Amino acid sequence: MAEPLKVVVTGAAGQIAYSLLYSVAKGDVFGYDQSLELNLLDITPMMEVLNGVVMELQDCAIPLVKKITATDDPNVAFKDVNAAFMVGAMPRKDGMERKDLLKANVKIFKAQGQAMDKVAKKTVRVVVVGNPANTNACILSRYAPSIPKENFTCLTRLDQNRAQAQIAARLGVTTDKVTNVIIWGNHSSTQFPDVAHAKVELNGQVVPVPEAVKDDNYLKNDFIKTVQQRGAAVIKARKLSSAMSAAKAACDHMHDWFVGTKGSNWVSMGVISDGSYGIKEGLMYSYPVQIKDKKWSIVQGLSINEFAREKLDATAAELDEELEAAVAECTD
Ligand SMILES: NC(=O)C1=CN([C@@H]2O[C@H](COP(=O)(O)OP(=O)(O)OC[C@H]3O[C@@H](n4cnc5c(N)ncnc54)[C@H](O)[C@@H]3O)[C@@H](O)[C@H]2O)C=CC1
Ligand SMILES: O=C([O-])CC(=O)C(=O)O
Repeated sequence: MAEPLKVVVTGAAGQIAYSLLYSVAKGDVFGYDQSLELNLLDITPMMEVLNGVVMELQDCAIPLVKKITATDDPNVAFKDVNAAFMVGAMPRKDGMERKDLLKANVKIFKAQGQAMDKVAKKTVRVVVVGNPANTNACILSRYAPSIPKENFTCLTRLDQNRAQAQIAARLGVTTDKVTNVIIWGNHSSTQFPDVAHAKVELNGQVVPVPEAVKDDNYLKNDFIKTVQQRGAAVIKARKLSSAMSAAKAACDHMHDWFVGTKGSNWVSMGVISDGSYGIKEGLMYSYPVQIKDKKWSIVQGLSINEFAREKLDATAAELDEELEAAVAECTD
């Protein structure tokens, strides 16, 4: 068996981590023959709860798990880690936008970036889940300048999965038949779920999604709104934000980063913009990416019509504003 991989999960006593830790531990992300050392980080008042999570993980009796370290010290949690799930942050409540969390959460990512910079492996691969995820990821990266910017990403896979599930249900197929849906921009209500380049396998034939759906009005309106507002709809119903689906999406994200994308398929990830598709450099923007040898690259050359252009720019403008507010918040 390969050397154990060191994986940190922050917010480990919280609700997303409760699903995430089980999936990671049993091999869904890094492989069923990859042993693991799990570092669990939460804040001091949550240490008793975290201890309960550790007991449960032990009681799962999963042979892949070689060691579990529960701590409230980021310098211990991030020490020599290969992969980081950055979940620890306050969730929003009904009626809030995710950017309303900025004040409460961004400083967590500043402090954790500083710790990561000191003690994590320079090859660590990081996915930020805690909201506002894109901007938190940007701040995390800025405070960990010794780690390449490409190693920091944020989660928009939940939005992709939601979009894929909506289209699959509409067409009466399973979700695996729908590929190449794109989430552009911010993990917020300005995100642009785009199926212009998506494909679906219908009765053994692969066809463009717009051709299969045959309802432009739905794709331009209700579909987009449903995906943009799905997080809020779950909060309204559950009185808690999405957790099981968020954990599954975080696993999908990290799995594809480590294992790679298949053939001409792509997935959506928030990554640092290099100016592709006219988006300002340095924003953490969700793009379609393909992954090989644990390196992502933005899919180039997709046609962007006027409708899409407007949406790509609107979500970029929001990210720009968020980042400015976050930087101001971090300047003591
Ligand atoms: N990007 C995405 O697709 C999604 C993001 N989220 C976000 O994920 C975050 C976590 O959500 P839940 O697990 O439901 O929240 P939760 O409140 O159940 O758990 C969060 C945990 O983070 C811990 N925490 C707070 N500050 C910390 C720090 N400085 N270091 C380490 N741990 C810390 C808390 O003590 C708590 O145990 C929220 O910000 C939520 O909005 C949720 C769903 C989807
Ligand atoms: O909506 C929220 O606040 C939690 C989240 O990010 C999501 O479910 O997409």
